[in-house]
Amino acid sequence: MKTFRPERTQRRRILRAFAALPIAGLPLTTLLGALARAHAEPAAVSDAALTAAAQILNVMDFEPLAKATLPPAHFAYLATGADDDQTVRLNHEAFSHYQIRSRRLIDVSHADLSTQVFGQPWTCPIYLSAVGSMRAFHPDGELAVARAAGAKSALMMLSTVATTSIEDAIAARGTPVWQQLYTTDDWSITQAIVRRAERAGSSAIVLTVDNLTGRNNETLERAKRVDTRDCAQCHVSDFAGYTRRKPMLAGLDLSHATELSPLNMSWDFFARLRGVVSGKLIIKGIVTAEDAALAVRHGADGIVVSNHGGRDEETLRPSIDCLPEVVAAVKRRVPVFVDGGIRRGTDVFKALALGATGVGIGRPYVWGLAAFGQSGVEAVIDLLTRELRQIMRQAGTPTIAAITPEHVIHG
Ligand SMILES: Cc1cc2nc3c(=O)[nH]c(=O)nc-3n(C[C@H](O)[C@H](O)[C@H](O)COP(=O)(O)O)c2cc1C
Ligand SMILES: CC(C)CC(=O)C(=O)O
Repeated sequence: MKTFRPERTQRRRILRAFAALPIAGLPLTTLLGALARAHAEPAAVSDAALTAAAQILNVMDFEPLAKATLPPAHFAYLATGADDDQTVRLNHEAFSHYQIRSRRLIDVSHADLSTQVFGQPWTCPIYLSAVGSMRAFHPDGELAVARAAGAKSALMMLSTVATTSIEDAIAARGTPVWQQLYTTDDWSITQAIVRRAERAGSSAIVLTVDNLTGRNNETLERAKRVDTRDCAQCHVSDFAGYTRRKPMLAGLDLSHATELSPLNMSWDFFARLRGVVSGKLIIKGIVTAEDAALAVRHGADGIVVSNHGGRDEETLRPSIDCLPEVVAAVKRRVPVFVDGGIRRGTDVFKALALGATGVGIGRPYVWGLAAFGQSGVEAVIDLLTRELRQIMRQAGTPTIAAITPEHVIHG
């Protein structure tokens, strides 16, 4: 790939390109630093990557930059999913089957994106969903994400297999994060993670139930054949690999555990977990009305409708299509969240109209992280927030509460 060192005139050209960007606050030094990392050569950047950077108009524009920055296997780990990646694609495409019913002549001069979750104020209903191994995408990993989440007052869900501890993530965000939970097949490990997270101040434990041990990711396997570098962080596919160098598991005796998300996990396990979680217990990965009803019956405080971004099973059922039946089954008893394929403010709007209290993003903020570190994550949040505000105004919904099922139709 062709690279160049920006001279004075080139720097001016880059700065002009940046001045034209709709996102504020991505300084040139950040751009050059992030792109230089891709080539392991200070201040050397590729024409292709620079061109991509200058064209950022929406969150999807970060993806080619992340690709240019990351080793092939790391990018494959981030981008791909189960079998043929169809569920990954459909998660986003499905939003186009929902159309917005805009109302007119409503005063929208003050668009208020704030909302309440578990009685706590959120400045915006968009949150950063759990992503493991983030130092594989940027040296600052979860710390950069936590700082961005703090700067933008966005909720962050920290993965059990994060490369940063919950204590450090909370210190970086300045306020508590939610702790995502992978269970392992050793109860004492589960208990220890819950205790540690709650001691650190986490107000919610989020149990992931859709990622059973043994996923089939062929795109990643193919990428690993070409990119044979050893990976200490992410694209390993066994228990020892996934748990290696993970601060949330440090100091725990893992010798009796062989699975991260055991095949025999059942509602009995959930009930047992309920007994030890003193804060909120949220279940992530529900896609049917039946399981939503069971979750509420077993004491879940919240439900995340999710298929794990299409990473675990090729169901071909986009998570936005699963949301309405879950919302109907839950009958407002607990908040329902959704993630998967959210790439536009209009996607967030549609999810809210279909009954979601909060809307999670995964890959988009990691693209921003890979390309620009903390600034990239902030830019992704800014872009989605800006788009959400825009569609709220267009649709005649000045507040989050004003967004109702009447504002969306499936066609
Ligand atoms: C690289 C990567 C790692 C992930 N790691 C976790 C994890 O550790 N725990 C978890 O519950 N979900 C994990 N997820 C799933 C996300 O939390 C979320 O459900 C999904 O990414 C949403 O779809 P989206 O990427 O299309 O936005 C991961 C997703 C990605 C892309
Ligand atoms: C399998 C885990 C270690 C991480 C995860 O949830 C993911 O990669 O989607």
